Order: sequence, then C-alpha cells, then structure tokens
Amino acid sequence: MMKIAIIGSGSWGSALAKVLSENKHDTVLWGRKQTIIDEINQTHTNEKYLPNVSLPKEIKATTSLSEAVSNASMIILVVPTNAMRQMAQELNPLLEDQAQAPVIVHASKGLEMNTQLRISEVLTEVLNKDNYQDVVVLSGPSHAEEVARQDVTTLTAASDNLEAAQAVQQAFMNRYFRVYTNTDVIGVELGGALKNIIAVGAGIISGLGYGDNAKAALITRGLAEISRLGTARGADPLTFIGLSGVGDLIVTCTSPHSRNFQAGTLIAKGYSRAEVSEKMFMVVEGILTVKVAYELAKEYDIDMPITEMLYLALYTDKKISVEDAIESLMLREGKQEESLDK
Ligand SMILES: NC(=O)C1=CN([C@@H]2O[C@H](COP(=O)(O)OP(=O)(O)OC[C@H]3O[C@@H](n4cnc5c(N)ncnc54)[C@H](OP(=O)(O)O)[C@@H]3O)[C@@H](O)[C@H]2O)C=CC1
Ligand SMILES: O=C(CO)COP(=O)(O)O
Repeated sequence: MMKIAIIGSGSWGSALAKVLSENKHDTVLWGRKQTIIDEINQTHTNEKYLPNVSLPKEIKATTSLSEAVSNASMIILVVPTNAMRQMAQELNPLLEDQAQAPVIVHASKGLEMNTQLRISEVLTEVLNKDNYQDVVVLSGPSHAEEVARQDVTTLTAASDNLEAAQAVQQAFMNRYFRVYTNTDVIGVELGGALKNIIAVGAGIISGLGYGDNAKAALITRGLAEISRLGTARGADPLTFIGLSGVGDLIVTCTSPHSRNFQAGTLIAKGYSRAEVSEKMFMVVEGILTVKVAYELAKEYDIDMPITEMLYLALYTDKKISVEDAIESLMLREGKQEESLDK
C-alpha cells in the first residue's frame, strides 16, 4: 500500500480517491476550496460534485498541496485541462525534495487551448524531469457517478514505460474497477479528448429529437474523424477501437450522466456557448476541445466535418442553425465508406 495524492476534488478526483481508499491506499485528496475540503473531512461527502455518495472516512482532504504530495509515490492530477499547466508549475518546487520520485498520472480529457498540446505534453514540458519517474494517462469509459456506486468499469492506463502503466493498473484494480495497460499515449489521450466533441454533438441531436439512427451515425463517423486526426498525430489506429476510443464514445454519447452530452442538449435549446458554460457548473471539456481540434484539422489538412460544423455553430457568427449544419453534413458529396482516408 502506498501514499497516493489526488489533485482535484471534483467529481472524478473524488470518485478515484474512493477507489484508491477502498483499495487500502493512504489516499490524500487536494482541492482549492476550504468548504469542500472540510465537508470531505467532516461528513465524508462531496455533495456538490458527487451527490448522495459516502466517501471512505480514511480519505484525508487538504488545501495544502505540499501536504498532499509530500512522500506520495503516485500523484494523480484530475483538474480541468486548462488548469494543468498552472498545477504542474505549483507542483514543481514541491517535488524537489521528495525521497523518492513519484509516478505522475493524469485522468483528465482535453487539449490545451492556445498550445494544442496533449496533457502529458504539458506535464513533461513543465515538470522537472529529475523529480518524477514517468507520466501515465488514465482514460476510458467511466462516469464518476457509476464508479462511486461500484458499477463495473474498465479503463486504460497508458505510458511510454509499460512498468509505470502497470503500477497504476495495480493501484486501481479491484472487483469493479478493471484497468488495462497500453503504450500508445498519443492515441489514448486523443481518444479521450476528442470524444467529448462528439458527445456534445450527441446531446444536440438528442435534444432536437433525432433518433437512434442519427446517434449511431454520429458515433461511427465521429470515430472515423477522431481516428484520422489521431493517426496524423502519431497514434496507433487500433487504439481508437479500444476503451479510450469507441468505449468512451459510447459511454458519453449515450448517457445523460455526460456533462458534454448535457451541454449539447442545452445548445439544442438555443443557448449560446457562453450561456451553456454558465449553466453547467461542472467542467465541459468538449466545448473548448472543438476549437483546438478544428485548428489542428486545418493545420494537418484533415477532414473533420462534424467537428467543423460544431466549430461553426459555437465559435463563429455565421449563425448556422444545428438543423442546417446536419443537412449540410448529410448532403455532402457521396463517399465510399472507409475509416481513415476520407
Ligand atoms: N466526471 C467524470 O465522470 C469524468 C471526468 N473526467 C475528466 O476529469 C477532468 C476533471 O473533471 P471532473 O472532476 O468531472 O470536473 P468537475 O467539474 O466535477 O470538478 C472540477 C474540479 O477542478 C477544480 N478546478 C477547476 N479549475 C481549477 C483550477 N484552475 N485550479 C485548480 N483546480 C481547479 C474544481 O475546483 P473548484 O470547486 O474549486 O472550482 C473542481 O474540484 C476533466 O478533464 C474531465 O473530462 C474523466 C473521466 C470521468
Ligand atoms: O469522460 C467521461 C466518461 O468517460 C465523462 O464525460 P463528461 O465529462 O462528458 O461527463
């Protein structure tokens, strides 16, 4: 058993802390809001982010980053993608004097705005490489609410160093939480980040009353465009038919638990991007990732028609209605079906 620090006491950080504590690890959960930290310590709940869940009383919560990471063998970052750089900068000096360099894990899903970097790229860019062992990505179809009630869940731990991925696998595995390893970090991170875009689209078509045919079309063609961009960025195409690809697409595009899906239903009701962000108090990564993916698609000259339509609807004043966007997707030139070329 080891000390594991979880950085981020939102839905996913709290659910992961619950799993690790149930696995008897010395689990410390860091968050920036004293009220939430006090609630976790005193009533063993986090009603804002994980309602109606009893957390193990052994979880120690703190607002002190140095207390959280001191002597931790594993540090798991679970803050929104665009807070990762800042968190890594704050972690850097705290890792200087550790007796043993920790494994760094992240379990978030997005691409950094402005730099277009994957989260592991941000972490390796910022963290002093002498002060940590490896970076591991934990991803896959896993709603926090379901993990918290011990529903059967499968994930992927990916790292360039298989042994580091195996360490994460061992820390988390139990009768309801099964972890596979993978060495395709690029594919696992891109699958997790880009599926959020398609989940926003799924929420939109559901909100507009389209049926299961449309949903299946969106998931399948969404997977095709995720795979095209992913392989152009160096991912193994097979990764996209794994847990962090099609697995996560299925879970987020078909579930009302998904915040990205919920955001899509609000867009279908006519709310603007700013209004949706305001109404959803939890992080909706897909709305930001649309912009980054659109820019990458242009840069790499990749056809990503669903992403492009969402970008036009959310980020431009073209005033394209969702119905018009769907019609224009449907009426594009007829094509031959294949997964990677067009
Ligand atoms: N929820 C889920 O089921 C899953 C989520 N994920 C991914 O995990 C990541 C986190 O999501 P999730 O936990 O659900 O998000 P939530 O919205 O539930 O929680 C976000 C957490 O991040 C904190 N936070 C926000 N901004 C900052 C910042 N600038 N610096 C430090 N902390 C900050 C919030 O703190 P505060 O309360 O102080 O604002 C809160 O604790 C996302 O990338 C998401 O895609 C992955 C798998 C499953
Ligand atoms: O990534 C998730 C499940 O695997 C959670 O998705 P949402 O952020 O859309 O809720």
